[in-house]
Amino acid sequence: MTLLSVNVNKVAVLRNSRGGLEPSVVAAAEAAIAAGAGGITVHPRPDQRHIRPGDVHDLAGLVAGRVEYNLEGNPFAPPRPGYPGFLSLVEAVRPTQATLVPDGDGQLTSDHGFDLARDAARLAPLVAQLKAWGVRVSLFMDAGAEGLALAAGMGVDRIELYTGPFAEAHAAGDAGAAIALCARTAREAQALGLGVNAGHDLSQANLGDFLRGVPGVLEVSIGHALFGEALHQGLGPTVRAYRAIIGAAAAGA
Ligand SMILES: CC(=O)[C@@H](O)[C@H](O)COP(=O)(O)O
Ligand SMILES: NCC(=O)COP(=O)(O)O
Repeated sequence: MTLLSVNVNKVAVLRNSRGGLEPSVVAAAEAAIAAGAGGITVHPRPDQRHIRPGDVHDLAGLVAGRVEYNLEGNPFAPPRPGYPGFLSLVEAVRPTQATLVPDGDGQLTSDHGFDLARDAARLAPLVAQLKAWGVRVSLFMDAGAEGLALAAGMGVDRIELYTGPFAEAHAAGDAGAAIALCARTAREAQALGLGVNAGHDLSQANLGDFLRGVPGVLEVSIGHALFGEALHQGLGPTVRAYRAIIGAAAAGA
């Protein structure tokens, strides 16, 4: 069954907007876990627009031994005041998984995966270090990306399919080609021994079609749409709704 990892970035956006401690990302993660989330995801960006290093440590304490913990970030982003660097955070909390994402500060959000022809050589030692720390390694990749064999060869465990283009096509009512490209990339990755995760702009409206069209997705990480929907449905019912969609897709419904 595909694991649902709830990304709590957007709770931190709301919290930071007033400069206090509420709403709590830890309380949100606890509620998501209570509703059946199998993991918690955060993306501690260097500009600390939402998740901060302190949140990373606080959430590590909450999830330890309970559910999976997925840290996302750019391993090449240099440390700066208040931000020790992605690898330092991973070393400190030893999450279940580190998802490497080639984001820059100037991006509104994650909008592309790695170019392995350019990036593989400098990723390889970082992947080895993460594996030495006992952390599962996932690379954020575009559907149709080339060079997946390079990822497998350097010991990467999984890819995370960037599902933004799929979500956009689905909203336009024309997702067939995007799903087919995701499925082709997933099958290529799986044939190389790579697991397949997926994320970005997944929602209750598009998740079922994605999971029915793309085989063997091990994990979906969902945040933006989930918390938007939770404003109306409540967090617990929303998480349960995602779990039902995942269950129905697994049952072939
Ligand atoms: C990698 C990805 O697609 C998302 O996990 C990312 O965390 C979204 O970042 P924002 O929440 O900052 O938009
Ligand atoms: N890796 C995707 C993720 O964690 C959440 O992405 P989104 O649902 O906030 O777009």
